[in-house]
Amino acid sequence: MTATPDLWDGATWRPGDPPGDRQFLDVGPVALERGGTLPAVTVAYETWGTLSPSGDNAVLVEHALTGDSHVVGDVGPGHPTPGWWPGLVGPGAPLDTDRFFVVATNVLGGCQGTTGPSSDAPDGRPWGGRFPYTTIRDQVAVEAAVADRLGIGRWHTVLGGSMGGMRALEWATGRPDRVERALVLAASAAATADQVAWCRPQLLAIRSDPSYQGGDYYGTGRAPLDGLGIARRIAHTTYRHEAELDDRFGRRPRSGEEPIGGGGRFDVESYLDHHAEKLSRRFDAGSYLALSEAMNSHDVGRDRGGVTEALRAFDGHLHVAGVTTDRLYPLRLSEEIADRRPGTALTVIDSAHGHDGFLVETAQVGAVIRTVLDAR
Ligand SMILES: CC(=O)SCCNC(=O)CCNC(=O)[C@H](O)C(C)(C)COP(=O)(O)OP(=O)(O)OC[C@H]1O[C@@H](n2cnc3c(N)ncnc32)[C@H](O)[C@@H]1OP(=O)(O)O
Ligand SMILES: N[C@@H](CCO)C(=O)O
Repeated sequence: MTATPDLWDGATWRPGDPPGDRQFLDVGPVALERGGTLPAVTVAYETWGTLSPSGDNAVLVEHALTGDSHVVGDVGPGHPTPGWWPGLVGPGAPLDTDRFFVVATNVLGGCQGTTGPSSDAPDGRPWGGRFPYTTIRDQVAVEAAVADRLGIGRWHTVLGGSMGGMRALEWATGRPDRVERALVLAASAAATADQVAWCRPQLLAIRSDPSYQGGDYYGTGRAPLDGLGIARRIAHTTYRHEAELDDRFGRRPRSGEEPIGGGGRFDVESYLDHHAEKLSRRFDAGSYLALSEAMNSHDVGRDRGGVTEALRAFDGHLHVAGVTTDRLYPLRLSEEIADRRPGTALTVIDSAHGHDGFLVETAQVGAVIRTVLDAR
């Protein structure tokens, strides 16, 4: 992979780039959970539908690690990817814009318009390696500041999958008075040792790439794309079920290549290479690190007397959903949330696609979204 001088620009949204469907809000300084303050935070967000006069129809959709505010929509100027939940937002869709005002923010630490490592610090240089450690709670604090500015006192529903599910649960437990319903897909109440373990080689792959330069690679003409690619290969394997990979690829060689002693690749290796290269073109390694560490911080029970006590704080409607073949956020972790909090609804998403089932199985996800939105 060859880095070009402006490659990091291509993988991030920067002021001056086409806004696409984004809007922006400055939410001012943000005090961080683990200390320090971000002096100025800008949030990129998209909305669909109309906020009711009483403000009671607002739904917050939370994206996962490499997602952004573009929940639905096309690739186009300012948008490197099409919407990640195609068909789920719109008139008559599960997130019915004839009824609901749907909001999606790009997360704190991200690279699609919200302040993150690639954004300029007050001194005019990118934050880079100076970007502070941020947690899932910091991400939610920033979203709460956005809600304040949009005039949304209480969300009708907050929902999301994976890292988005962490934020949905953090909203419900940390700000229970501001959430009526929460849907937590393919997520846990706290990052498990297994999840932190899978993250470890990913963090090291990026940080040990010579192009990483302590995080201050922006504008140097070199970016840790090899490290990011390795991280994505590791992660993507965990996002898929082992039987699925075997069914799809088996031991087949990549067309025209000989993996057994010929220096070529198996087809599954080519598949991972493809996903690695694709991510490097659309995502910033610094954001990948910041958000991965934020996911490791996830624990709704921290300083709240543990998970069960934290869950008790929420008296709205809580719905969890897990994917049958998810080996990274296995179904048992959704079941554990339901077990610890009586009255929690549980939906099992039947999929061969592992953790990515929450992105791929849009019909099943759409059905559970409809159920949650109508829950009384
Ligand atoms: C909420 C959020 O986090 S948003 C972010 C979600 N989006 C992403 O993460 C983008 C990365 N992609 C993914 O995670 C998944 O592909 C999903 C969930 C989006 C979609 O899953 P699926 O539809 O099952 O796609 P799948 O994983 O099979 O990948 C298909 C791609 O692999 C390519 N591919 C398949 N087999 C091979 C192979 N042997 N060699 C090379 N490439 C291959 C296909 O050509 C296709 O390429 P394209 O995406 O550039 O068109
Ligand atoms: N494919 C998803 C998986 C993480 O949950 C992403 O990249 O965000």
